[in-house]
Amino acid sequence: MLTLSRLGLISNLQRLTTRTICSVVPEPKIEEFTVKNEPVLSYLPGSTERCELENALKKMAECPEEVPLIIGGEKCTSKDQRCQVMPHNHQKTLAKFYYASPDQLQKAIKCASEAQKCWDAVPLRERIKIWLKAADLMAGKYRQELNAATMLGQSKTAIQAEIDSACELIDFIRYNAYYAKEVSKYKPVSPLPQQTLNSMRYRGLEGFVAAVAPFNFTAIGGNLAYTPALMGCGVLWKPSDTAILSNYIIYKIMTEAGVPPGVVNFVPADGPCFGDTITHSRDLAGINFTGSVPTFNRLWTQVGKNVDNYKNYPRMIGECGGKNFHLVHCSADVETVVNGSILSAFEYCGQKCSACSRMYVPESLWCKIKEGLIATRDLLKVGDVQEFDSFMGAVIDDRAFKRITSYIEHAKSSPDLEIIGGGKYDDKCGYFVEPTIIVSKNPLDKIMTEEIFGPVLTIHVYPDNKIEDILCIVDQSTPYALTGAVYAQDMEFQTYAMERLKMSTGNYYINDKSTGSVVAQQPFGGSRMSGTNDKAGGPHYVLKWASPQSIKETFVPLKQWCYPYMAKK
Ligand SMILES: NC(=O)c1ccc[n+]([C@@H]2O[C@H](COP(=O)([O-])OP(=O)(O)OC[C@H]3O[C@@H](n4cnc5c(N)ncnc54)[C@H](O)[C@@H]3O)[C@@H](O)[C@H]2O)c1
Ligand SMILES: N[C@@H](CCC=O)C(=O)O
Repeated sequence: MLTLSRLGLISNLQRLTTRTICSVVPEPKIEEFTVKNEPVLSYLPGSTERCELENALKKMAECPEEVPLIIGGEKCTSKDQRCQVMPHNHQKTLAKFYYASPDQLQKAIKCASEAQKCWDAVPLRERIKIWLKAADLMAGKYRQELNAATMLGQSKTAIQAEIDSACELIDFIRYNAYYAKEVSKYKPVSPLPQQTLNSMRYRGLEGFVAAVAPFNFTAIGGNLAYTPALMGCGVLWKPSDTAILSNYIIYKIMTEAGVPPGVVNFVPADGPCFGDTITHSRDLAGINFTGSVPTFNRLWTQVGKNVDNYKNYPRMIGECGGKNFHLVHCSADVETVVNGSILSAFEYCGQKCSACSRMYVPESLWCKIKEGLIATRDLLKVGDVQEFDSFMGAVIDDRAFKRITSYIEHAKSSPDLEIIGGGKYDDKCGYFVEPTIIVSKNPLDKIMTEEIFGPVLTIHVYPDNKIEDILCIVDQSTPYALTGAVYAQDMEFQTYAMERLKMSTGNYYINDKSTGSVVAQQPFGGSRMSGTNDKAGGPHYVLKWASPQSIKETFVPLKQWCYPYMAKK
């Protein structure tokens, strides 16, 4: 066409029309679809889902599964074999797996970076189809396998597994596909489209993305690895040692749905060895991390030190720890406070990054709240998660057990602290810690300012007229800003507190517990030292894993170089 027009063989109008149609930039043409949050199943006795889950648990507990490394789509092993045990019965091995060696990690980097180029050429609509198919597999055929692996490997109760390894995972996969589709609708302004057409295309990041996952949410592992992949990136996925099997099942499902070999490489590894290897690679395009502050700080520092050697500036997402609060005002509804605080502090043994671990209660309500908390706490059964009446299982491993119990011992020996419920622990069979409630005279005691990540709730009781001081302590006494809840029926106070605590959390709750965010309903992430606040489960997250390219395509020949005011008459 260009040749024809240069030769002046078609009229001006024809040329413009034809050239618009002949734009080299293809329209994305993605089918419209909407998605909804996956319903949470109830697991009532006798229900189909309960039977299926019990069968899956029985089968999985029988013999350990061997989990290979997967590099470039090929299964392999290494000399360094490890075991994933059941935290509530640590003599029982759930899975055997291998640590990738530095050479294997280098190979994975090469595979991911190579695969990225071809994968990025696959139209987004095709990638979306794979994601939607995978979500259906997770919601149906593999739901109970995912849940059983999460229950046995990460010691979650049935309902905690269901909201994580079924619903949240499925929601991440479906909603990210939906958000990717929505993003691709954006068209830059083209005031005269027949002369100049502006467009935008989203490329995956050149090189590879390292997805480093925590133990506590199966869904987070899947989201960390597969959102960059959805957007056209090549990935090295390092799951947590204590969430290997559930994460491997996600890998298998995504592969069955159609993710080609090499796009995501499943590489369990020693943490520091993995961190050192990826941060030294010239091809590092991004780190998608969720875990503790010290680990993210180490990765960030290493990236900073190596910054001159990268091909691109690596994208850094890190969702980290918290010291989440429940602030109770004298106008609060006591029953809501008690139930919300018990659930937030003790569900999944307080091992949600959003779990409430510091609470501030006014003197005028303390008597009733104390009574409610102690009575409810006494009802919580701690035990094997295969017993459906257990409210809590065990904490994840011996390291967590030592850390959590050291805070309980600190409470026992400190004159400022009083344990009013729980306080016992036992690791003979599993890493069991009782849900523990402590009262602290000192709102700045380390138990009220450091992340414990276990079933320990500490309460400071304040004089009702000192609410202003307490707001200041809530905001300033920790380096974190992840989640927090304010309980008050006085709406004037709620409005005031919301402004006063504007920077204290990434997720803020009013008369509701600080845990339990739902994908697309409460996009999740914290600020300050709680992370980069990129809001997993929200519409902007997918864009972190794309490198947009602006394209300006001009259809009319440029006939002169001089400015209009220079033109000779
Ligand atoms: N903000 C959030 O969204 C969110 C969500 C879940 C968990 N968390 C936080 O995660 C923490 C608990 O998870 P965890 O115990 O798995 O955290 P962690 O920091 O111990 O481990 C996270 C991952 O990093 C790996 N790792 C360890 N050292 C490394 C290194 N030097 N280089 C690279 N990788 C390394 C681990 O093997 C694991 O895969 C808590 O602090 C919790 O608050 C935050
Ligand atoms: N999104 C989860 C927490 C994830 C971190 O562990 C919640 O809101 O409770």
